[in-house]
Amino acid sequence: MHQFRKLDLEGVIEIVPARHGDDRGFFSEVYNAARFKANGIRPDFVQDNHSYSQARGVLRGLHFQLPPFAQDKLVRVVKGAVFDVAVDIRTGSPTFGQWVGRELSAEKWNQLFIPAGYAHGFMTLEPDTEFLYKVSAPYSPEHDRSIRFDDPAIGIDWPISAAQITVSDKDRRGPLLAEIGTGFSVEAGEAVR
Ligand SMILES: Cc1cn([C@H]2C[C@H](O)[C@@H](COP(=O)(O)OP(=O)(O)O[C@H]3O[C@@H](C)C(=O)[C@@H](O)[C@H]3O)O2)c(=O)[nH]c1=O
Repeated sequence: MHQFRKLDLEGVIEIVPARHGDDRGFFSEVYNAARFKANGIRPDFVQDNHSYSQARGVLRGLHFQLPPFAQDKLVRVVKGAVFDVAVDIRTGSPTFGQWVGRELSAEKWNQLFIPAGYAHGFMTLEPDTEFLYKVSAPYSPEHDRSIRFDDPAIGIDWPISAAQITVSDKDRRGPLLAEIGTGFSVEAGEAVR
């Protein structure tokens, strides 16, 4: 049985797909549109991404795309492990600026669904980590935005200290959440894109 667990921030869901093991190995339906839809995950995914990080302590994020290229993301790890984070960036949300984090690993076989309106980032906990994800809108460099991973107003408790991490120049230079317009808001309980 697939397991779907709502995390503390609205719309962020942890999924553990069933794995059918036998003497050859295992089989797993890592995405099944009908089953995921029945559990509140209903985007039309249009792109699959795969990133490889060589070292432990590689930090990618925090990233999001502005509307109309906002992306829902379904993320997982097929080799190694990461600490994966979603940050609510919906203006007017009661949890604006709050974060939720989960360890994702090939061993745990868990995934996170992160809806549009959240910034996303992860830190590798093991070398040679392979990270796969589906997104609901195509890449658009003009709409791609970073927020600083160490923004003190967000206060993410990353498991590896800043002295031991690898971050791209783009991400190191990213603005603070308070310095940007995120393009997302919540009015009368409705998410507006
Ligand atoms: C994200 C992306 C990047 N690229 C290119 C641009 C650049 O030359 C190279 C590396 O891009 P980046 O440095 O942005 O890659 P990366 O830092 O891995 O970006 C990713 O980070 C995680 C946390 C996310 O949530 C993703 O949505 C995405 O933003 O790949 C694409 O061609 N398509 C894409 O969809």
